[in-house]
Amino acid sequence: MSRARIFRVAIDGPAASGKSTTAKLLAEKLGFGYIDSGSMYRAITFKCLRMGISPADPKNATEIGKLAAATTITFPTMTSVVLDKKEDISSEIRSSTITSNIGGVASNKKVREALAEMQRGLARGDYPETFEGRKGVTHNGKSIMGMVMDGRDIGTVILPDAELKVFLIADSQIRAQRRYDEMVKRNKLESGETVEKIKAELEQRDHEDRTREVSPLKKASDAVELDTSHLTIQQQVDAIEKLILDRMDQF
Ligand SMILES: Nc1ncnc2c1ncn2[C@@H]1O[C@H](COP(=O)(O)OP(=O)(O)O)[C@@H](O)[C@H]1O
Ligand SMILES: Nc1ccn([C@H]2C[C@H](O)[C@@H](COP(=O)(O)OP(=O)(O)O)O2)c(=O)n1
Repeated sequence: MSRARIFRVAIDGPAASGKSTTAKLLAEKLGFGYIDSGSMYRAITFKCLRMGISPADPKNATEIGKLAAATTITFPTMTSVVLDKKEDISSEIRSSTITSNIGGVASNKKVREALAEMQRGLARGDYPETFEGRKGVTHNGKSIMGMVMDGRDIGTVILPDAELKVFLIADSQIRAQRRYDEMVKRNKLESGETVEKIKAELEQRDHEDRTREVSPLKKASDAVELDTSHLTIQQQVDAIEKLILDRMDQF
């Protein structure tokens, strides 16, 4: 039996540009599946650190590649991440220790190959639990299921034929202020943390993401760029929803 086609939305962009907030709200509104691909790199980084394997040490690259291929990452809900079918690590993977160690994992070719396979499978509908309770939209009398996936290389490498690609950007001072406000709100602000420090960290990570050899962060030539610096969250969700509905006419 042939499976229904899935309308795929790729959202890429630098850190804290608004990708996951926007992607999640869109998926909720349209009844689509949602995958935060960054959480998968975070999960592998978490597992390495737990096992005492430093991602920063190039000598560990082969071992980390093998570890990624042998790891199972599942998403029981839109925001929860489970490691090897037994441990919910949704909160742990957001720590600054994970963020500062992720570079060595994200630049590992074997890790990217293993995660790419999982991500393409998720977007193809190989894991039906990802769509559990999702109803999709009815467009021109047709029922359409979709998947929103956010990350750095979704439109360029993972889903180069996605039905819609969006590249979100925002001024780094504004991104840092938003991250700072988020940490205050969640009571996660560590001592000594300032907007300036967060800005420097974001810019450093963007630089690493843009200049790594494998799957660097870049805008796909056919992606729609959206600067969220002076938009509200609602405005960016509405703008992308409109693009999705327009493209659905040809789906
Ligand atoms: N247009 C906006 N206005 C104000 N805050 C925003 C806007 N877009 C996103 N945010 C906030 O900025 C922070 C970073 O957004 P997030 O979606 O986590 O970014 P990313 O997934 O790109 O790293 C979050 O706290 C989010 O609520
Ligand atoms: N598709 C992806 C997603 C994330 N990554 C890497 C690079 C990013 O700096 C880290 C963390 O990504 P994540 O989206 O969780 O981080 P931010 O919320 O943007 O701070 O993972 C990647 O290399 N490719």
